[in-house]
Amino acid sequence: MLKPMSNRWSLVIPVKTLVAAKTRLAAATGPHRTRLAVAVASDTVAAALGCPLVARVIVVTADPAAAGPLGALGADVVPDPDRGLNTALRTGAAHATRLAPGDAVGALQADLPALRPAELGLALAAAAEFDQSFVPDALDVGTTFYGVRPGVPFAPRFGGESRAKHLAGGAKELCVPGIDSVRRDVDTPDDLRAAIALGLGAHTAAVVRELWPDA
Ligand SMILES: Nc1nc2c(ncn2[C@@H]2O[C@H](COP(=O)(O)OP(=O)(O)OP(=O)(O)O)[C@@H](O)[C@H]2O)c(=O)[nH]1
Ligand SMILES: C=C(OP(=O)(O)O)C(=O)O
Repeated sequence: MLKPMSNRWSLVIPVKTLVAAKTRLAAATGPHRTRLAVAVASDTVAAALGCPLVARVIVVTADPAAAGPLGALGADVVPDPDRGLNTALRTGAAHATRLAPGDAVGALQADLPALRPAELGLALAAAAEFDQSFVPDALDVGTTFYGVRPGVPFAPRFGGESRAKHLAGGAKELCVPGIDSVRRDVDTPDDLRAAIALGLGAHTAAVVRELWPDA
């Protein structure tokens, strides 16, 4: 197998308009749902930027209340054309390719509040070995990362049971040990408990402490 030409990545992180975000956590979070969504995205972006293989993070969002804090962390923010998740990702990827055509391009879910830069680095190092690859979520149903080598068409198939869709699209499933934090996306209260057990980033930890002092 050919060795990768480059292992520098542009990562695209999509952030839904906050009023529509994290609805499966609505009952648990009440009026604090959007604050938690921003905190979770902030920890994801901060950890991604802390990974030495990540040259840049491109956040795609239509929401100024997400764009402000995520831009302040160092993400490049691109407006969301509002035609769904995969269109948002393709828009971010096109921006990435214009900025750095020689870098690999990945899509990373915004809801990884326990993400560790070193674990993301393990996933990206594995991804660099394949034209097209992905990391399944902790339940082996969805996807938390999808990426392509430089010059390979970027064809994300997120949404619903996306693990099967990415396999059907020919992407290599990355079975890398020690990357639990990359696979632990948070949609439900059970997911949040699992992320707490892994260790939350500082933004999410602060909101969780305030909402559930005994958690
Ligand atoms: N920019 C952008 N991001 C999106 C869009 N739809 C979903 N996302 C993001 O994609 C990831 C997965 O989103 P979902 O699981 O569909 O939505 P969620 O807000 O996390 O949770 P629910 O409301 O409970 O479904 C999260 O990072 C979202 O912010 C979209 O249309 N545009
Ligand atoms: C959109 C997806 O994730 P979620 O579980 O956050 O809905 C997905 O896994 O493709």
